[in-house]
Amino acid sequence: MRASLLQMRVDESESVQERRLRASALVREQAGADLVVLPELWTTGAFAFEDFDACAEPLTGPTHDAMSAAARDAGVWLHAGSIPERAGDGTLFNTALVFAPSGELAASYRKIHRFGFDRGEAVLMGAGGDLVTVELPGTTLGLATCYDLRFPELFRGLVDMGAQTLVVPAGWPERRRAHWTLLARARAVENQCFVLACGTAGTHAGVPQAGHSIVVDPWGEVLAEAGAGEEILTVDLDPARVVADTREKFPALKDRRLGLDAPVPPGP
Ligand SMILES: O=C(O)CCC(=O)C(=O)O
Repeated sequence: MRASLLQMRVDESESVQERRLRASALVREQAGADLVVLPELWTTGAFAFEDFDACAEPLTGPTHDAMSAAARDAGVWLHAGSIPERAGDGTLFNTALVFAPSGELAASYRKIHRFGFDRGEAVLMGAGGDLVTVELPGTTLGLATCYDLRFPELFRGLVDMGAQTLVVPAGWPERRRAHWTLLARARAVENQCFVLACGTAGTHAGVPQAGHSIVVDPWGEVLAEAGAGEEILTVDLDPARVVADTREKFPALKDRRLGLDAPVPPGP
């Protein structure tokens, strides 16, 4: 399986519409890949909180239409990163979209863990409540977005649903880049999965982005890692290795002790 991660630059030098056209062209250039991945909230920028409302769109809005056409033209599975989605009742969600090579929307995932504590996304957007997996030929994707990477129980839930390849679009800031690479490797090792984590380049809303999109194999080895700038990271993966090389030879997942989850503690 050939995967291409499109680590796009997201900054104020182009409009949302210009970036949408550029993303569409980049996806079309990936014809021949099996899976293409875009970052989190690449239309607005993950830290451009004040733009979320103005740039929000319905699930089947302009970004959906552009990405559907690009996936179909390229003949690829497309994880189109995420958009600020406006739901029917007006609530905003940080929603990831996955398209089949036919251009059909195969899945959507509303980010469960909102970032910002008492600011930004955490107060402007609603929280998703559903774990989402997507069946591809040869592998099952498990979907998570950016800050979700810090919550291992979400990924364990995805593994229980059959996930073998974890896809994490992000707008991760440079100042916590060390956490990004460490957590991507941890999620790969503990879940015996591939991790495809696609971030953004550039600076938006005054927040320099980490870039450093990364592909990790189920043994924790880094197969490819981008630099800080705009970059396309292309890597060939053998999804069969999840089971044959890792889960059967080192069956740690079978030693889980279920029922040991601690109760959720009260807030401070
Ligand atoms: O967890 C972090 O350090 C960054 C998370 C983030 O930027 C996001 O979820 O948008």
